[in-house]
Amino acid sequence: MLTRTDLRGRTLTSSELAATLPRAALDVEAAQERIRPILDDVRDRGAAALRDLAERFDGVRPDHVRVPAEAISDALEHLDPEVREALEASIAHLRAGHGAQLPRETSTEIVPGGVVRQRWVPVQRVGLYAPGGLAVYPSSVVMNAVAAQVAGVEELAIASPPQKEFGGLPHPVILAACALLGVAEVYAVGGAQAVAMFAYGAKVEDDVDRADAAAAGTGGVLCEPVDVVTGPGNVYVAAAKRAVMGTVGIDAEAGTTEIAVLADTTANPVHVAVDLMSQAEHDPAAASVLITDSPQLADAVDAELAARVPATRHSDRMRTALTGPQSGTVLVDDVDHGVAVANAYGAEHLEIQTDDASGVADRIRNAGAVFVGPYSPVPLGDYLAGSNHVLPTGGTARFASGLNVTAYIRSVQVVEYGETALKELAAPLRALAVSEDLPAHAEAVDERF
Ligand SMILES: NC(=O)c1ccc[n+]([C@@H]2O[C@H](COP(=O)([O-])OP(=O)(O)OC[C@H]3O[C@@H](n4cnc5c(N)ncnc54)[C@H](O)[C@@H]3O)[C@@H](O)[C@H]2O)c1
Ligand SMILES: N[C@H](CO)Cc1c[nH]c[nH+]1
Ligand SMILES: [Zn+2]
Repeated sequence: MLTRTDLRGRTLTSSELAATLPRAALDVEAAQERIRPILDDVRDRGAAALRDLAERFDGVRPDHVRVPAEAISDALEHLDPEVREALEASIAHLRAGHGAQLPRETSTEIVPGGVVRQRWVPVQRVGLYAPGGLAVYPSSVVMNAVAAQVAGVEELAIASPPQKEFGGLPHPVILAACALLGVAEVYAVGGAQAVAMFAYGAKVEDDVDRADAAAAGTGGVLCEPVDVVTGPGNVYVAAAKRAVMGTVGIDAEAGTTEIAVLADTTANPVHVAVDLMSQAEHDPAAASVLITDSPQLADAVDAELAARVPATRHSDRMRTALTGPQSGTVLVDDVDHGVAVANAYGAEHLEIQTDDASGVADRIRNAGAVFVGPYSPVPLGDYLAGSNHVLPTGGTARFASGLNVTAYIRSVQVVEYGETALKELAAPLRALAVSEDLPAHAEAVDERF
C-alpha cells in the first residue's frame, strides 16, 4: 500500500534527501494564495464575512458568532462523565508537563552597581484554534489553553468551526472543554477566517452580535485583536498563520498531521502499521512515512495495512492519505542512515521502534516530538502523555518547536545602572558611539557628569 523509495546505497546531501522524501501536493506556500481573500474579507467586513464564510465552508450560517455563555455551561452539564474524566486527566498531565517549562527570571550584576535582569512576561491576549472539519478536537482546546494558562496569559479566546449538526455552534465537547478550563470567550469560526478574526479583530454585523458583545462588555466590537494566535489545523489554517505572522505572534505552523516511524527488524509490524494508520485517520492529506532498513518489515507492515485499512471507520480518508505522494516507505542501509533520513524529513511526530530506541532518539535533531520504544505511540501524545500535541509540520521542525509555554511569553531585559557604574563605562561607550558616527549617543551619557 505504501509507495517505496529505495535510498539504499545512495549518499545524498540533506537538501537532496529532503527533495527525494515524500511530501504533500498542496503545501502551506501554495495554500496562501487561496486564503488571502479570506483574510482581507474578514478584515474589511468582520462578522458579516465570518457568517458568509461559514456558510461556504462549514455549510451553516451561525446565528451567534460569539457563543453565548449558556451554550457553554449546557455543554458541560451534558458532557459524558467518562469523557469529562479523560479531559480532566489530560488537563492535569499537561499542567504538570507545562509547569516544568516555565523559565526562571535571571538577574546579573554585569559591573559593580550595574544590573541586567531578564524577566519573562506573558502576552495579554491570545487566540486559540481548535480544529473541527473532518474531526473535532476538544483535545486541542486543552493543549492550547493549558499552555497559555500556565504561561500566565490573562485573556484566552477560542475559535472552532460552526457545526451544522449543532445549529451553527462549535461541537458540544469543544464547548465543554472550554467550560472545564474556565474559558468563556468562544467563537463559532473555523479555518483561515478564525485566524484573521484573531489577528485583525472583527466588528459586529447585526443585533445578535450587538447583544452578544454587550453581554461580554465589548461594545461595538465582536472580537478584539489578540497578541498571539496558536493552534493546529489543516493546510489553510497553517497558511493563514503564516500570513498574519508579524501582525501577531504565532506558534509553529501546526498543519496537516504527519507521522514517521524509524524501525528496524526488532519492530513489531502490527505496532508500526496501527501507528501509521492512527495519524492517516486525520486527513486525506495526512502523511505516514516508514523509514526502515528491513524490506521484510516493510512487506509485513504493508500486509497489515492491506488487512486493516478496509476495516477501519475512516477507511476512504485513510487510504487516500496512505497512498498519496506525502506517504510511503523509505528503505535505508541501516539505522544510522535512517537517522539521517529522519533528520532530513523533520517529521511532526517521529516514532523510534529500533534496538536501543533511547540511544537512537538522542541522535534525532529534527522532529516536532519523538516517541521512544514500543509503548510510546503517537496517540498517547495526542491525548494524555503530558506533552503538547500542537506540533510543527511540513519540515518546519527544522527550526520550530511544538507548542509550549514560551509561545505566550517574551523576555524583557531590564537595565538598572547606578551613577558610578555608568561613569565607569562612559569612555568605552564614547569610543563606540564615535566609531559609529553617532556622537549624540556619547553626549547623552557625558551630559550627566
Ligand atoms: N500539527 C498539529 O499539531 C495538528 C494537531 C491536530 C490536528 N492537526 C490537523 O488539523 C487538521 C484538521 O483539519 P480539519 O479540516 O478537520 O479541520 P480545520 O478546523 O483545521 O479546518 C476546517 C476549516 O477549513 C476551512 N477550509 C476547508 N476547505 C477550504 C478551502 N478549500 N479553502 C479555504 N478554507 C477551507 C474551512 O474554513 C473549515 O472551517 C488536520 O489536517 C489534522 O491533521 C494538526
Ligand atoms: N495527532 C494530532 C497532531 O497532529 C493531534 C490529535 C488530536 N486528536 C487526535 N490527534
Ligand atoms: Zn492524532
